[in-house]
Amino acid sequence: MITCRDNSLIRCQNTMDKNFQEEITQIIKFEPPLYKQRYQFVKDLVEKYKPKKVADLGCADCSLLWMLKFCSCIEVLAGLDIFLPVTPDFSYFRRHTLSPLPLDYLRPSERSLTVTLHQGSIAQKDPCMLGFDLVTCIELIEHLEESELKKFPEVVFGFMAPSIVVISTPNSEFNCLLPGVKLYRHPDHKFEWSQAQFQSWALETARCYDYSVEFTGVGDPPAGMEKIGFCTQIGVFVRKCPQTGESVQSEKPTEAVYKTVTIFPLVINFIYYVAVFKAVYPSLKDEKYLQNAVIREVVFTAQIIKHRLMSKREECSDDPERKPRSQPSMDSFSDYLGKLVVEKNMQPFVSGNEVYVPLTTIFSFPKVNRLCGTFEKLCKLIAGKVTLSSDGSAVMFNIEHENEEN
Ligand SMILES: C[S@@+](CC[C@H](N)C(=O)[O-])C[C@H]1O[C@@H](n2cnc3c(N)ncnc32)[C@H](O)[C@@H]1O
Ligand SMILES: [Mg+2]
Repeated sequence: MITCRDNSLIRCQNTMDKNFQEEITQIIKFEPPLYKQRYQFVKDLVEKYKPKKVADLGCADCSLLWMLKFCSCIEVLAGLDIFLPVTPDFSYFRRHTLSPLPLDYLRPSERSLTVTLHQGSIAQKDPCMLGFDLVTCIELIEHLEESELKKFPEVVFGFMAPSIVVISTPNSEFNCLLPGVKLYRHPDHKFEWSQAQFQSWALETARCYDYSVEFTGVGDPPAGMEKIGFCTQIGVFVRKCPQTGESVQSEKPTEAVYKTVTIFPLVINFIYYVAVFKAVYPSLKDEKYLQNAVIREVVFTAQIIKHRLMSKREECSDDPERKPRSQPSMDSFSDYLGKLVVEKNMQPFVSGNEVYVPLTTIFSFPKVNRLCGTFEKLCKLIAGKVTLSSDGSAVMFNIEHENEEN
């Protein structure tokens, strides 16, 4: 039994035999599973280069896209596949999770995010695939027909020309360690390359289109068998000369060739076999969501300031028996707010049955400040939505009923 560097487990009939590789009858099990290691590799790449626009070619059931939607740097995610499965199986649900969830509406993100799926072949150029920073081709190329593979470099590196391309494909040298693999790992594979074959293709492609390429992989070989290489070989291509998204787009007008039936995501699978899916996530960059978030934050902040003010008044009241009321969960935060108010000398005040919390006070709190940017914007966003004093300078609460309760 051999444990690989990544904890994969290999059982061998005879580990001491000199024809070691051939004698292996083994179960090789990667932990985490190999596909997860590939996705993690892409995720790490995203964390490193922080691309805003990412396209996944050969996206299949969209698992990688789903994982990438949580990377906060990404604003545009696109998937392309020649065949988007349309059965009510897990692929449907996976793809469905590309839609925004209720929580995304409750707490819109500061970034914008659009997710789009296209059905078509990577052998064809389509303008919807222009302007990406990172293009991922995970276990795609070995599924391409010879004619498609020939066109692939021109479409991906010549036409799409992203800053980074990551390509993964099986390393055929590792197959001798995999149980039951005769010719290829999967019946749909049109070829599987050795390390030398992949590297020679990748170096030639990089040279033609002015990219540099580095080789790595996931799925470590067992100790002592490092020459075999990774189970999945990976090439990371980085474009040598920078090119702006705009210049790419303007230089390359092409007609749309991918299917473009745009329909509501829920209906997509059962009515239309072929469709483009598009989900625009709620974002604070959209004025409508920003306004809701600002109103919520302003009212919340003003409520806490008011609560603190009222507690202070109770503490100072003549009744020595009376203990200040406290709301444990809010206390530390309300103390913090209270200190800020005092420091900034912008005290709320009570007049009759009304409490006034100056907008300048509310604006001085980090979250409100960050959301609005300017005081003018704060005033604009809450105008007509929050009850203000007659001169519009303070949030006003009527405490008549609260006084009655006391
Ligand atoms: C092994 S799957 C890749 C799965 C996915 N990238 C992952 O890592 O989980 C290969 C995918 O490539 C797609 N494919 C095959 N030929 C294609 C082509 N010419 N253009 C676009 N996609 C293609 C297949 O439909 C399939 O979904
Ligand atoms: Mg494959």
